[in-house]
Amino acid sequence: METIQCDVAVIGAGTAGLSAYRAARNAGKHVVLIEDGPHGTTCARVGCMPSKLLIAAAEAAHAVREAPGFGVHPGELNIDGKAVMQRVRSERDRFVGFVLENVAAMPAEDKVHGRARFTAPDRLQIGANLEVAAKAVVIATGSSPEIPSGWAAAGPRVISSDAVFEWTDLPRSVAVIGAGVIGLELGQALHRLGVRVVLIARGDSVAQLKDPQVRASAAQALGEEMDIRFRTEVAAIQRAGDGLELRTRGANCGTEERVEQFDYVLVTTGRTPNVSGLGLDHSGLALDEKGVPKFDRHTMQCGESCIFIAGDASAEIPLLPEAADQGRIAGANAASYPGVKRGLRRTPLAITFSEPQIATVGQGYQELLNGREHFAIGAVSFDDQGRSRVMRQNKGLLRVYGEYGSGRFLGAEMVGPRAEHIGHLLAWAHQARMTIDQMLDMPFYHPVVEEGLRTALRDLSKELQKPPPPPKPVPNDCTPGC
Ligand SMILES: Cc1cc2nc3c(=O)[nH]c(=O)nc-3n(C[C@H](O)[C@H](O)[C@H](O)COP(=O)(O)OP(=O)(O)OC[C@H]3O[C@@H](n4cnc5c(N)ncnc54)[C@H](O)[C@@H]3O)c2cc1C
Ligand SMILES: NC(=O)c1ccc[n+]([C@@H]2O[C@H](COP(=O)([O-])OP(=O)(O)OC[C@H]3O[C@@H](n4cnc5c(N)ncnc54)[C@H](O)[C@@H]3O)[C@@H](O)[C@H]2O)c1
Repeated sequence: METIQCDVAVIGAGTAGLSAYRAARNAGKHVVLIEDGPHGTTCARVGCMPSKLLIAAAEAAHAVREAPGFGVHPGELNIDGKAVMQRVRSERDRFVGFVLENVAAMPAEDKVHGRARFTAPDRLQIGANLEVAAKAVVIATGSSPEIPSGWAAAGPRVISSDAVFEWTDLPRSVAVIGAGVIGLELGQALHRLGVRVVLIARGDSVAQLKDPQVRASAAQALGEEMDIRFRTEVAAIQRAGDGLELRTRGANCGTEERVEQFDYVLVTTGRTPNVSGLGLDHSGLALDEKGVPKFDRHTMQCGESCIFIAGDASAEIPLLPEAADQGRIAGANAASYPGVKRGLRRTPLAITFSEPQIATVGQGYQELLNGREHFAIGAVSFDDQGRSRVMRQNKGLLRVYGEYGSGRFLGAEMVGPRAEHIGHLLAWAHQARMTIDQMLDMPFYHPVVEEGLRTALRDLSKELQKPPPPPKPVPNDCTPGC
């Protein structure tokens, strides 16, 4: 058995792991980066980048279809599925190539290939003949798509998003199960690229939205374009010739089943943190109900131990910018362990690249309700917003939340045009702890979609002048059965 001694061991060379590696190395420590799979990161290989490449092709097709609405007639739309997928894969490979170049430039003695598992809080086993003894460890093992075993039994055409980016051509039909962020982004993109798509949503939820009014607006706008079936359950998936037979049941249809054939069923029902095979029972850590070590979100330290966690493995906010921030904090604190410092956690910002786009900023509607805070709401519909109408993108709703008394901006949920940019403006205002009046003092050009934001802020400012509603009744714990 060979033993490598180091200051910090990082498990996983994704965005979070690479960020942790750099932070610990910048602190002058000997860091070992352990990776089990191919290098390149989830983001570049099967995540952010290839999905946005597919969406970019879909937007091009959509623009051609929409052109006649402006009096522009580009002729018959011809989508070359092979060329679409070729560009997705070759540009994806380019992004992966940059990561590979960075990894190749690291000193060879810093890199270990293999699957790590804890044998003690400060000791990792990699394969049969190697162990790493470290003063501190960062868990940055990412997450994986999950396909329920009953569905997977129908064969290899029941796929996760990973498989989409290996296609060499576009299929004729895909059923997408789950209207979360991945289902919506990939489902709409495939639909726009001429694939027959049905999106099955178990409930009413749309991407990360929690505000019922914004959610309803998103459901309407997206449902006008594509076949989204809300409150629909999957009853069964079976092989049927070269494809699949999908049986679904709508909530209001009793036991009646709808039976349809598809080339693929794409399962986008969520991702699971990669922590189950880590031997956490030897780590001495307290785990939450998902089996993820409990940690402090400001230091990324697990309890008082020498173990830190970062990225999707933490199951906190599975987004790339969060993985990078968490990795940086975890790496720096692992390097200085037992001394740890609170790192910068930014205002929450999440964007879904559907059209209309979806953005959530700061405290969401449900979080504010749960917190029993006194908050006022301002809103704007984009249906008649000037610039949005000019672009024929006049759909959606923005709701902004503000605090009575302080007038502080608390958060927002939005579906509408340019939400990725409005989301950033709002996130910056939130992190700067601005009030609604301070935000209204900022410049707004004309004619821009941001004028819609100003309307929502003015509406919120007026609401904040009114007396706050009476406090919500506190549930009476003395009620029998409580
Ligand atoms: C389709 C899709 C689209 C997305 N789009 C966006 C987007 O537009 N914007 C955004 O912000 N986020 C997006 N995300 C989310 C984003 O990709 C992730 O949040 C981010 O990549 C997570 O990084 P990570 O470092 O935690 O994990 P990863 O990059 O997955 O790295 C984890 C690494 O750990 C390795 N590993 C696991 N277990 C072990 C072990 N025991 N031993 C050794 N190595 C191990 C794995 O092989 C892997 O390389 C998307 C995700 C998907 C799937
Ligand atoms: N643009 C982005 O930033 C981006 C893009 C893609 C992914 N991501 C990240 O990846 C994470 C994972 O994405 P995801 O879409 O897999 O998960 P998700 O949690 O966003 O959505 C899963 C959806 O599947 C539904 N669902 C669960 N079980 C179901 C069932 N049996 N039948 C029908 N529906 C079911 C859930 O209700 C939910 O709406 C996201 O939370 C996000 O953080 C981000």
